[in-house]
This record gives sequence, C-alpha cells and structure tokens, in this order.
Amino acid sequence: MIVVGLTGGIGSGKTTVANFFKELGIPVYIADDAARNLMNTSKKIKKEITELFGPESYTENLPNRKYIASQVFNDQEKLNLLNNIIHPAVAADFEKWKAQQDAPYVIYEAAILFEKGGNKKCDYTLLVTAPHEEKIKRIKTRDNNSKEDIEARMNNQWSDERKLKLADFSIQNLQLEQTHRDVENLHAILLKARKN
Ligand SMILES: CC(C)(COP(=O)(O)OP(=O)(O)OC[C@H]1O[C@@H](n2cnc3c(N)ncnc32)[C@H](O)[C@@H]1O)[C@@H](O)C(=O)NCCC(=O)NCCS
Ligand SMILES: Nc1ncnc2c1ncn2[C@@H]1O[C@H](COP(=O)(O)OP(=O)(O)OP(=O)(O)O)[C@@H](O)[C@H]1O
Repeated sequence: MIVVGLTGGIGSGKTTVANFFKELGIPVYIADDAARNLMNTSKKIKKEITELFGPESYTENLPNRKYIASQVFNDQEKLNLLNNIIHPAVAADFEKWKAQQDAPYVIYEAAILFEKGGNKKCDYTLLVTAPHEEKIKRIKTRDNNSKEDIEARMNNQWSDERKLKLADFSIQNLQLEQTHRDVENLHAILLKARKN
C-alpha cells in the first residue's frame, strides 16, 4: 500500500486538500482527528495526561483542550511530553487502519509530519502552503483564536521553506478552484506511482 503523507502548517488548508482526495475515492487518515478520538476514549491516555497536567486537564471524561493548549504551546518540554503520549498511540492506530484499506494509495494527514520524522514512513510527501498572514486570517475566522495563540503553535512547526526542501510534491493553496485542479493532477500521477 502506497502511503502519501500530507502536511502543512496550521491554517495552510491541509484538511481542505485531504477532503478533495476523499472526493476522488482515496482513503484519508487525519491524525488530528485520531488524536482527538484517542484522548476522548483511552483510559491510559487520560491517566497519563492527568498525571502530567493535573486534574483540570479533564472535565468528566473529556479533555479540556483549551487548558492543555495553554500549557504546551509556550513550553516545548511539556509539548514534547504530550507528543510522546499521543504520537505512539496515533501511529499504532494508523497501522491498524491502513491494514483495512483497499485502494491504490492512502493519505496520512498530519500537521507535524517532517518535524517528528513521520515522513520516513511515507512513500511520498505532499506539502500544502499558504502565506503567513493568510493562514492567520483563516484560523482566526475558523477558531476565533488570537494572533498570539496561532503564532505560538506556528513556532512549534517548521517553516514552509524548510519543509519545501523535503517534500516530494507541494500545492500552494490560494484559490480553491486551482487547488482542486492541482489535487486532480496529482491524483493522476499517484495512480501511476510505485512504492518508494
Ligand atoms: C494541545 C491540544 C489539546 C489542543 O487542541 P485543539 O483542539 O486546540 O487543537 P487541534 O488538536 O485541533 O490542533 C489544531 C492545530 O494545532 C496545531 N498543533 C496541534 N498539535 C500540535 C503539536 N503537537 N505541535 C505543533 N502544532 C500542533 C496543528 O496545526 C493542528 O492542526 C491538541 O492539539 C493536542 O493534543 N496536541 C498534541 C498531540 C498532537 O500532536 N496532535 C496532532 C496530531 S498527532
Ligand atoms: N484556499 C482557501 N481560501 C480560503 N479559505 C480557505 C482556503 N483553504 C482553506 N480555507 C479555510 O481555512 C480554514 C483552515 O483550513 P483547513 O482546516 O483545511 O486547514 P488545516 O491546515 O487543516 O488547519 P489546522 O492545521 O488548523 O487543522 C478552514 O476554515 C477552511 O475552510
């Protein structure tokens, strides 16, 4: 099974691009969603996060995401500890999911693919980019976050310039119609691709 790693900084539009692949019938795994689901359901993860950030990190049985975010995005050490709890669980979940798919290739979408070496498990990588101010504008509209909060997350992600040097393919996501055409063109290439 060919795995295409799809990544991009916060607000670049990687989920939008992932959805275009889905429309073409390609199975898509979204690491953010899987992480969210695992945090909501795994007793082991709940226990580890509560030990790390205190009882206020869960209300009832659900994580207090705003509180956890306030703890990690300005503290690299704490973010690493949180990543170390969640990333292995997501990796195992992805392997299980992948084994159930029947398609010419699958998409693995993750915000911090290159940063955490997830690209090494992919046959090809696709980077979605957008200008800095455009990313901030989109996230402010979507999540009602402050510029400072968005930039705190960006500071924990590599720049587009650094990731562009490593990516096999890239799409600059400005006009949605163009992005859609770019995905269709890439899909035709990937249907002919061999395992790397
Ligand atoms: C801190 C948490 C609870 C904040 O939740 P929140 O609902 O506000 O954000 P959400 O998870 O939807 O992420 C939104 C965006 O934030 C950025 N982001 C999230 N986690 C990280 C991270 N570990 N490093 C850098 N950026 C990140 C990404 O651009 C992501 O797309 C959550 O992001 C989290 O648990 N992160 C650590 C685990 C992780 O890396 N998840 C991502 C995929 S495995
Ligand atoms: N080309 C575009 N033009 C205008 N708005 C866009 C464009 N692409 C995506 N958006 C919007 O910007 C927001 C962020 O897009 P999306 O969720 O796809 O990004 P993302 O990279 O997955 O973000 P995150 O890392 O925060 O999950 C969404 O509200 C989406 O509808």
